[in-house]
Amino acid sequence: MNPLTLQRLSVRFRLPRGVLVRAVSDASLQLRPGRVLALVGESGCGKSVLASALLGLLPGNAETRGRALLADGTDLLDAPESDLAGRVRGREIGLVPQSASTHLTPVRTARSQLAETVGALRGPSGADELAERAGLDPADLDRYPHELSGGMAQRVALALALAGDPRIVLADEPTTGLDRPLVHRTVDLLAEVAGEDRAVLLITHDLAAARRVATDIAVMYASRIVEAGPADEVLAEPWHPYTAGLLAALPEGGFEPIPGHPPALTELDRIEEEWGCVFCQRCPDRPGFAPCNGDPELVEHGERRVAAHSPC
Ligand SMILES: Nc1ncnc2c1ncn2[C@@H]1O[C@H](COP(=O)(O)OP(=O)(O)OP(=O)(O)O)[C@@H](O)[C@H]1O
Ligand code: NI
Repeated sequence: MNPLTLQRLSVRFRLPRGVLVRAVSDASLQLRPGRVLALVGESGCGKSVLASALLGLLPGNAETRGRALLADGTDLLDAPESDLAGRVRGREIGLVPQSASTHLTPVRTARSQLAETVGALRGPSGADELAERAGLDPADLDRYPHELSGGMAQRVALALALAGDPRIVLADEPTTGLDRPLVHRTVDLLAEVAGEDRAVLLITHDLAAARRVATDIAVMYASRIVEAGPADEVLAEPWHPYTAGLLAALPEGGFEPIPGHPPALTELDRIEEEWGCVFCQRCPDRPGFAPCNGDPELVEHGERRVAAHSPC
C-alpha cells in the first residue's frame, strides 16, 4: 500500500452570497516511497489548498469530497483533529513550509526548537543528525533565526520536517525567495530525503526545479490535474497543451509564456457549461477560440494520463 493515495479529492470554499470557489476538483494521485512527485501549476490553481486538505488544515468554510488515504486506511479528510494533531502531522506527514524563517520563533535558537520538536514527536534522531541530513552544519543550529540565511532557514525547516521520521514529506513552494543555486540545493535535498525511502510531494510553480528532481509529475490547471505521469516522459513529450505551454515558458523553451490568465475559480462551473472545458480560452489548438464539446476526456496509457480534448 502506498503511503498516500488521493481518490477524486475535491475542495470548495463557500463564500457569502452563495459564491463557491472550486479550489480542487477530482484530484487523484499516488505518492510512492523513494519518489518525488512534483505538483506544478500557475499561482492560484489550488496546489496549497490540496496540501492543506492533506494536513487537516483547511478553514471552516471548506467542503471536501473524495478520499485521501494513508497506507493504514486512515482517510485524512474525515480523521478527527486529535488523530491529525497527535499522529499525522509531523509523524506521518512532515511539512516543509513556504517561508521557513516565519515558522521559527525569533527568540530561541534553531537547536532548541529542533530539540523540542524531536521531543514532542518522540523522533528517533537527535538534532545534530537531523541537521546533517538536511544539509546544515550542526554548529549553525546554535544560531537565532535572524542569524540564519534564507538557505539555512530552509534547511532548518527541512530538519524540523524530518524530526518525527515521517513517511511522507510535503514541501509547499520550499524554494520561494531563494536564488537559483539554492533552489537546486534545496530540491536536491528533497531528492535525498526521498532516497531514504520516503515519499516526497514537491509543490512548486518552478517547473525547472521540478524537472531537476521529480520522478513523477502532476500538472494542475484551474483546480484540476490535467496531466500526470513519469516526469521524464511527460516533460519530454507533454500530451496536454497546458503542459507544453509551461515548458515553452522556460528559458530553454523559448521564454514564451502562455497568453492570457487562468480563469477565476468562482467561474469554473459557468465556463465549463459555456465552453466545455476551462482551458479552451487559452488553448493554442483552438484558433478562433471555438468552444470544446463537453468535458475533456480522460486518456490513460500506462502510467500516464491526460484530460484534454483532441486536439485541445
Ligand atoms: N479560505 C478560503 N476561502 C476562499 N477561497 C480560498 C480560501 N483559501 C484559498 N482560496 C482560494 O483557492 C484558490 C487556490 O489557492 P492556492 O493557495 O491553493 O493556490 P496555489 O496553487 O497554491 O497558488 P500559489 O502558487 O500562489 O501558492 C485561490 O483562488 C484562493 O483564493
Ligand atoms: Ni478544450
